[in-house]
Amino acid sequence: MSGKPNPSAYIPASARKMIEVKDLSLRYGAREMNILEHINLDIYENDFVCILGPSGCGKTSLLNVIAGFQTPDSGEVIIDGIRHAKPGPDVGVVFQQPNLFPWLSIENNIAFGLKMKKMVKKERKQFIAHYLQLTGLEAAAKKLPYQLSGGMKQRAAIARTLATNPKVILMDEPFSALDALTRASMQNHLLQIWRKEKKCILFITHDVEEALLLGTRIILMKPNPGSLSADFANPLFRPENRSIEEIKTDRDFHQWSARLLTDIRSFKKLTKK
Ligand SMILES: Nc1ncnc2c1ncn2[C@@H]1O[C@H](COP(=O)(O)OP(=O)(O)OP(=O)(O)O)[C@@H](O)[C@H]1O
Repeated sequence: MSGKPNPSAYIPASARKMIEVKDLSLRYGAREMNILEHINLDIYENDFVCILGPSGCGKTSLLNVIAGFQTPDSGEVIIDGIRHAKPGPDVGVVFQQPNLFPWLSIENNIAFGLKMKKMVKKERKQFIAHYLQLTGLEAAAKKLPYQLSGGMKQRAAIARTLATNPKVILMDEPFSALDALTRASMQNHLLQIWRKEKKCILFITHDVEEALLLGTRIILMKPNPGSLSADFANPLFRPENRSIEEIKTDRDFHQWSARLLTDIRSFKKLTKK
């Protein structure tokens, strides 16, 4: 990275590694260049890591490998000390589209994963009530997904993922299909949820402001080949509860946004035409 201000190194709040990515490389088909090349990454308990990079740099590919959807050409992923090579309950994923079961009510969408885990009915009801409350969806419990707004559907998808208590949650641009106001409200919701539940979250975005508003730590990715370019403590993160509106009034917010945007733009030059 170039110019000022300088970011500081990330110091994890916990020593427990929840996601370890070891020397990961990936190519699709017969492509000459790796899509991901020698990626090494440790993500800790309570981390909220935003991976930021231009379109096509390999963010989704990295998430797919960590989730176990895609097998890397070399390297491995370890989740809480155990090798992770295929999708499973330890890793929850929230996609850009909510992917709810359209024929099930919101509470039954949340119940689905709990039934799969063979949770007894009484406990299931408590979990559903807790996560409906956490995501502000109590009044929508009996509704079908088509009766909800885009933001509510995405909150339901987050509730469904949280309820199954995965060790880590991967989020792939979950708010990018939402309008600006809904997106801001969802960012506040997610910040509050993270502060209450302190889950390990890996959040992918190409929006510099979103990374500065949400993350405890920001990792920049660059394309061709997809690799990590910088990894630092989010300079705007504070332990106390701040809304995204308050973070935006931070005197350094615009300076940092401009700085990161300059970096991302410089990476775009690396993108193949
Ligand atoms: N299944 C696939 N087969 C071949 N190439 C692929 C496949 N999926 C992705 N790619 C290529 O891999 C590169 C990285 O794609 P990826 O979707 O991981 O990037 P990204 O950073 O998430 O982009 P965006 O922000 O636009 O979603 C791109 O050049 C893309 O065209």
